[in-house]
Amino acid sequence: MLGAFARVLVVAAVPAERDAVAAAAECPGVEIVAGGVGPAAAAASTAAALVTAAHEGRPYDLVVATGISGGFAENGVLVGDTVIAERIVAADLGAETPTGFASVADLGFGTAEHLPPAGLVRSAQEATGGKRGAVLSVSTTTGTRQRAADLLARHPGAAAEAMEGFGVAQAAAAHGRGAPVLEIRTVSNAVGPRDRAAWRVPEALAALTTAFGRLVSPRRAEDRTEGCPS
Ligand SMILES: O=C(O)c1cccc(C(=O)CC[C@H]2O[C@@H](n3cnc4c(=O)[nH]cnc43)[C@H](O)[C@@H]2O)c1
Repeated sequence: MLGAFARVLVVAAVPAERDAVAAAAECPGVEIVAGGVGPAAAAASTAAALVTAAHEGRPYDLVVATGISGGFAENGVLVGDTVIAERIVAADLGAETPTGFASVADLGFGTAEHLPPAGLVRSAQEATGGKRGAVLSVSTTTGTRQRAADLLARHPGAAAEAMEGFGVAQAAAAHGRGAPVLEIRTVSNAVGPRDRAAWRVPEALAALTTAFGRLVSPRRAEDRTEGCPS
């Protein structure tokens, strides 16, 4: 699936995620960066990578936001699952009003979501065996049952919560070369009451390696020998 693109930019948040992806997908044409935690860092690092590549005459033709995430167990998304974003949503960018949250789009200040191409989402799901749904980008990780419920009330199809996807997608859209964007997450924890002891980061990082192994090679990632597909 990734092999269909000549130049792919993969944006993770932290070096551990970058390394987990690189363990399976450090291939010619695939650049994997650790862009920083949160939407602003992700947007800035994505924009810098896109402009640099274009300036060098080597533009990217696919951008992938990735890393670990929370999963909405209410929608059947569990620790260790892989999630492919059907919608990349800025879930807390907006205003609190007397009648509830108003998104940046509700306020008339721009878009609050990006839609990855449906065909790419389908291909990524088929390659990884992942689940599809909205991936919510937040600036503050959910820590209570009430906040999780509020997010699900606004986004019933939410599969996962992370912090960088919307920033990556917004930078790609602003760059204006039309490179499609995907967001692919592996679940380390349940979205809800804060319980750091319940996070399963090593398992989520291992799932990230497996998922990208399957994206790089149509064969099962476990069967793949070292190296990239020819
Ligand atoms: O609450 C804490 O004490 C705490 C300690 C370490 C890390 C965090 C994070 O919020 C990490 C955010 C980082 O990981 C991604 N991520 C993973 N799970 C979630 C989630 O449930 N909600 C939002 N982001 C999550 C995220 O993309 C960041 O890169 C908290």
